[in-house]
Amino acid sequence: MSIPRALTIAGSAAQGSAGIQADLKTFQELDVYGMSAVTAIVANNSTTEQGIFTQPVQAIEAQIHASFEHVEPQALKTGMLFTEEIIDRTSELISYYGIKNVVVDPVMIGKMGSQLLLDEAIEALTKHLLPTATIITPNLEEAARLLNVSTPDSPSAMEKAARELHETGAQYVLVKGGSLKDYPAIDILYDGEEMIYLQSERFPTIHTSGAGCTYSAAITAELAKGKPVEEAVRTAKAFVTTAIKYALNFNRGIGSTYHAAYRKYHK
Ligand SMILES: Nc1ncnc2c1ncn2[C@@H]1O[C@H](COP(=O)(O)OP(=O)(O)O)[C@@H](O)[C@H]1O
Ligand SMILES: Cc1ncc(COP(=O)(O)OP(=O)(O)O)c(N)n1
Repeated sequence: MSIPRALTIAGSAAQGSAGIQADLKTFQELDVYGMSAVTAIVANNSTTEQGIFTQPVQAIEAQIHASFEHVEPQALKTGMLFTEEIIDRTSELISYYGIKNVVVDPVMIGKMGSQLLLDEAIEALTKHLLPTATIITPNLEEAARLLNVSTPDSPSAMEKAARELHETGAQYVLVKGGSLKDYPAIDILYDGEEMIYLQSERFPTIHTSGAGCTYSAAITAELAKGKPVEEAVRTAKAFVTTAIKYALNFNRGIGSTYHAAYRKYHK
């Protein structure tokens, strides 16, 4: 028996809501075989700060080789990459293996407050990784930092950011409007020609940790199945919306999106 296979190159979020934990849970929920290359171990959450431990570049490379040479993913995503060196080596290996479906989530600062990308690494992300991407999935703050402009504060500002980010060489840009509090949960997908709006009700919850990772992992899973980009994003939007609707509250700080919710409750 054979099933679609996907790789995440990302950080480990010990508290379980984000990073490779969110990615692998999402792959599993969407019936995709998940693999991981761990770039860093993050032991912070919204109530404690115990540290960020990056992995040596050789260890990250070895994991990527192991994934490609043994099982070979049909799609991959990147999440927390933290340093310029990790970004550059990851970009080189994406080109070396010639993989077609590449989802870049330009993770910078987690909702729990951890800095997950060094400021001096933003340029490498823009110049070396984004041009390899089938789709990039910045939130509003990340879009602003990538473009060195102020944070988009309306759908028309999101459209402008999407247009400018498309110039980096990514085939599709998905600007996520989760932090646009006065609007429904609007995201904009741009392919260089058309602006496609994806919208859902905004749920009154703070427990959305890992929403971005879950969303980009669901897109990756659908691309691994061979789905076209717009269809993959629409399924992923439904997946993350349901995961937020049924978010988990652990009664301490910010809780998690619920990765099993789509399977259990989505009609
Ligand atoms: N309160 C909410 N209710 C419904 N959807 C939301 C809510 N907050 C965020 N989203 C959606 O979750 C997804 C992730 O968005 P966002 O939170 O902006 O990303 P990130 O986790 O990277 O900061 C997007 O589809 C966004 O529209
Ligand atoms: C290890 C690790 N990677 C990424 C994130 C950020 O996750 P994301 O889903 O983009 O955003 P939050 O909703 O969690 O802020 C993380 N926290 N940890």
